[in-house]
Amino acid sequence: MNNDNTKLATTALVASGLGAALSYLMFQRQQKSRPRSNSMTFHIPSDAPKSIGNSRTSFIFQDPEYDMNSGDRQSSVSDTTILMPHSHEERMRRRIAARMAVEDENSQPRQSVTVRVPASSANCGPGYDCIGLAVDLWTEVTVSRADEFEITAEGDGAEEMPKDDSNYIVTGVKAAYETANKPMPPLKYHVVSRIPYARGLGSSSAAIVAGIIAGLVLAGHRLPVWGSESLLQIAASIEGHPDNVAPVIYGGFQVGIHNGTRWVTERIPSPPGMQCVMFIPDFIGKTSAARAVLKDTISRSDAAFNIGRVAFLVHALALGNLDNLKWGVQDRMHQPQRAEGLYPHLFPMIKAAEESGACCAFLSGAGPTVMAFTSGASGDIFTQREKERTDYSVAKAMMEVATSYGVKGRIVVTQASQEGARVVKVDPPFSSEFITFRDNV
Ligand SMILES: Nc1ncnc2c1ncn2[C@@H]1O[C@H](COP(=O)(O)OP(=O)(O)OP(=O)(O)O)[C@@H](O)[C@H]1O
Ligand SMILES: N[C@@H](CCO)C(=O)O
Repeated sequence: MNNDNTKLATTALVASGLGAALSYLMFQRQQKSRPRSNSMTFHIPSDAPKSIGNSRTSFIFQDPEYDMNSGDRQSSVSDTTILMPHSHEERMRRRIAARMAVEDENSQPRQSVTVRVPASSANCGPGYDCIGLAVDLWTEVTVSRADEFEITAEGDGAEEMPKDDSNYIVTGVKAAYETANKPMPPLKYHVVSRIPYARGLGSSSAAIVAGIIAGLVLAGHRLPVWGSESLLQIAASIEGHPDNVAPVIYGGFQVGIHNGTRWVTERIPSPPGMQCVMFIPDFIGKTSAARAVLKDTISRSDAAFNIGRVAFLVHALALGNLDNLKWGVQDRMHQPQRAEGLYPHLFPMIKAAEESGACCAFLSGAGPTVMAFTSGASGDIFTQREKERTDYSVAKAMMEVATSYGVKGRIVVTQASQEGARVVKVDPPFSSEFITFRDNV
């Protein structure tokens, strides 16, 4: 090493030594001036908790976000709040403890709850008792603790719906309290109904699901979903099949089966821009009556016909192949029987709808509503030129058939809802000062 190099090395050594000393001094100063409560420090505990300190000699990392005891996000941290820098398990334990505290809080019984549930259209032709979609018409049910039982209703079917405990909303609430293993308190119910009553648009399933959800919230009971779909199990066991209740719970198109142990459902993707044009007769069609006209057995060729159609239906929906929908909704299991016994307008209306531009048409649920799917919608109906869409001409054609058969009714145009049931108001709310849920809109 020559002289110049020696000088250079000495200067570098002195500079780095000075730098280190300066950093150390600044660090000390910072530590003294910083308030302890908000600090993120490494320190060796004198009174470390047994679970951590006694098993490992350790430096401990302090996580300022959570307090282990209260589970609350807060600014002050206790002196014994200590963690190892790499103690992943301990950090997870704390986070879980914090979440448990939130879950505990949200599992407290509530005074009152409002649940919104969508209409639904079951079968879609060949998918008898297994396929259905959520329809963008909503009923709102409020259930509150009260001195005595009462049901009040406004809107569609307000007069007709049972006002005693045979109302399916009460059935749902009872099932929820049984699941929670808690006694059901006296409750009052108010229904704002926008789902046509007993018309094949799932009014009974919506009532069941609304009741179960309301009951669970009031009872403060959470159900698991992953691998069990517990809410679906309760609802489908009351209804007997999942074709309406699955879309009411999850939204969208759903296909549901019983796998021998439990109900299982899957979402079928739905084509964008699809509209639902519905002819809703003025008369009530009870599902019980529409099931009574069906025979217990069908022929092998009819079974084969339906198997092929249902496969086509799911394929057409999933791939957005709208041309194939008209084959996909064909059925020999219930529509011909119901048309013959109860709804003579059905097949002429399906034909008229398809000839005037609908992708397909079928009996909605057990009827009497007839549902047509049309395409071409882009955003809201009021923001698009009429000639770009077919819903108006399809509606007109369906109405003409109804008139010619002397069936009074109305046309409603809406779309599938990708969203299912949801809680819109709770007292006391789930929302806190930190998180706002949609429980207070
Ligand atoms: N809150 C409720 N809302 C609607 N129907 C109820 C309610 N509570 C009890 N019901 C019973 O359910 C019947 C309506 O169910 P039904 O299955 O016949 O029609 P839907 O559910 O509207 O149509 P679908 O099942 O064909 O889609 C009513 O006639 C009534 O007896
Ligand atoms: N899958 C049912 C729907 C009505 O609940 C039926 O067609 O009878």
